[in-house]
Amino acid sequence: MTHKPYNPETEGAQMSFAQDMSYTDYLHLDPILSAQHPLSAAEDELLFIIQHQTSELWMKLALHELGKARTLLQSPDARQAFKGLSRVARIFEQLNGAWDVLRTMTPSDYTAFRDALGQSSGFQSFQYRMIEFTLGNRNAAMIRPHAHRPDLAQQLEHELTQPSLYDVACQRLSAATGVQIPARNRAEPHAPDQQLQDAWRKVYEDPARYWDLYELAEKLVDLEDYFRRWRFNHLTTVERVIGLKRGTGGTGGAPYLKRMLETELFPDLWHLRTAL
Ligand code: HEM
Ligand SMILES: N[C@@H](CC(=O)c1ccccc1NC=O)C(=O)O
Repeated sequence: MTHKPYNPETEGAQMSFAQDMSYTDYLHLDPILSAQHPLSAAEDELLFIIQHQTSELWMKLALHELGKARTLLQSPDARQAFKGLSRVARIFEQLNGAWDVLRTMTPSDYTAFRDALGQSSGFQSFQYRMIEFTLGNRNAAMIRPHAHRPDLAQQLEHELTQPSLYDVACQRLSAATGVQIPARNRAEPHAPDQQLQDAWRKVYEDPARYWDLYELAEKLVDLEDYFRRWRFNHLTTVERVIGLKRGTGGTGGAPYLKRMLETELFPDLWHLRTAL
């Protein structure tokens, strides 16, 4: 049997967008799809640019969700924050999958355009640093590469004065268990704390009694788990593509990224497991 070609018009599909908002209009695809400007003639530079631009878009959504989750965790019903936290973990899963595309780029492909990158590097990703700071991995020195953009530097500085996602989780923990939260410098990363670990242990020893906190702790561990996988995929890709070369951003490269693998966003939630 032969079919006549499908005619969208007779099926009722909207065909004229002279007056009405179209897909391209709504999504502002013109600026997005004309924002890829390779600096070399190398085949793979477009892959490299798109990989980073899509990552930055997902990071934008992650920041949006983390901000909402932090606010909801300070509201009476913490459970409303859980959906957002799960979503952020899924965003990292999405970013993790994207490494498989980039991994198809060999050292020969990359060296064809690496020089064109100059001193630019993911080390200068504002949104990445905001995510780290929001979660609680804070280091004021990381603001310095943004000094030429006072608008961005100010946002990072402001973030260092705000409670981190982990701080607000600990505030709930304290309210439910009566354990005092130790004073801390918000501009620094979270260090493991025995009092907090003891409080989280109460939660893990009696999940039924502290179900919301138990679920919250596991959502945070899940999020960090996916974040760690991102760091690991990044390091492995870097080792595969540039070996032990120094980074364009000026760090030692793979050794720097290896050191970052040791980061613990929510240290107590990992340490308490030894005591369970
Ligand atoms: C061939 C691919 C890649 C290579 C060779 C590479 C290499 C590096 C190196 C060597 C560093 C250390 C900083 C420096 O001195 O430059 C770094 C940092 C960074 N890169 Fe990449 N990278 C690649 C892909 C990506 C992608 C796809 C992203 C996604 C946005 C990304 C995001 C970052 C971030 C956020 C940092 C800072 C990490 C931190 O401070 O903990 N990189 N990268
Ligand atoms: N740091 C990389 C360069 C790099 O990967 C990069 C350069 C510009 C914009 C984003 C980048 N991605 C991650 O660092 C290198 O040393 O080859």
